[in-house]
Amino acid sequence: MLHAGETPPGLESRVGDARLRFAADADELATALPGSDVLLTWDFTSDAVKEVWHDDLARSLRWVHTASAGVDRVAFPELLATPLTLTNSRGVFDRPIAEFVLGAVLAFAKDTARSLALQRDRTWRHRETETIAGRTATVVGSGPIGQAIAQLLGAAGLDVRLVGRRAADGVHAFDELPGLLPDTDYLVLAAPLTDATRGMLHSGTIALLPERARVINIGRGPLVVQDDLTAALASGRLAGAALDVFEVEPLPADSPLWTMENVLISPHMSGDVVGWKDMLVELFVDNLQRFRTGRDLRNVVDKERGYVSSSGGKA
Ligand SMILES: O=CC(=O)O
Repeated sequence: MLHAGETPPGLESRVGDARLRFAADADELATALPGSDVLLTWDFTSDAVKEVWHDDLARSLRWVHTASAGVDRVAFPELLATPLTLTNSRGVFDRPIAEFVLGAVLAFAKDTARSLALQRDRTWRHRETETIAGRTATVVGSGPIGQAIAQLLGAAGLDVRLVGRRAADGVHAFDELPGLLPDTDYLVLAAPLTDATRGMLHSGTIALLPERARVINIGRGPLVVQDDLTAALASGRLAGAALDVFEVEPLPADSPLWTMENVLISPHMSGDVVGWKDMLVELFVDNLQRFRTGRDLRNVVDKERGYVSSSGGKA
């Protein structure tokens, strides 16, 4: 078994007599990976697995677990084509991300960023703020994270439409999205990065949103054509954006997004509440027990889903 990236807390004492190899970077991974049957990738911003991949690994490796909900960092064709089992960490981040999104909605509605800016200037300036009750949120992504967001925003009084791949009970099909955009106040992107979702928000779809709309992206940066969104925010074509993920991470210092007053930027942290790493270890250790006793694993990912690799996005 092998783990790549930062050391997960308490993992070593939890794996019984399984032999752990640690790899902090691509070079160490290239040495450690051959002969391993399990790979735990702990760093959702690293392209190390893709960098060191070669076909022999397809024969030895039987299971890859990502310490993330998104599997895009390992969703490259050579790995997806192998018979190995891919599992992710869905479930850990749902509620934290939903709270993060609600916080962003409230920050926009209550003009919080402006209050902080005025406070820094010791300026007392009364304004009227918006209510969130009755506003419309369109949440793209009907997995556990999207569902948690929809549930929390709904509980807060927003009128929520959930959009998934296919129509289902309470879920709109992805191809219905253009019809939902014109009366959207908050567009929340919580979809995985797939063939269908990459670049889904571009100048054409932005043009369908009303000028009052705000975009909240807690999914993956490449869901959005960032230049198109930046231009729309700069011109006032859109009212605002809360962005936790970007085409390139960390967001380069020269990005115009940093200084826009209507943009909230956070460094890919929407799900990372205190204790999240312990929860990830818990999930992995449980799955490891299952793996070693031949039982079904939790959180198996459908490798045929059309996931695309987000590699190359790291600065
Ligand atoms: O981005 C983090 C994750 O996919 O869990």
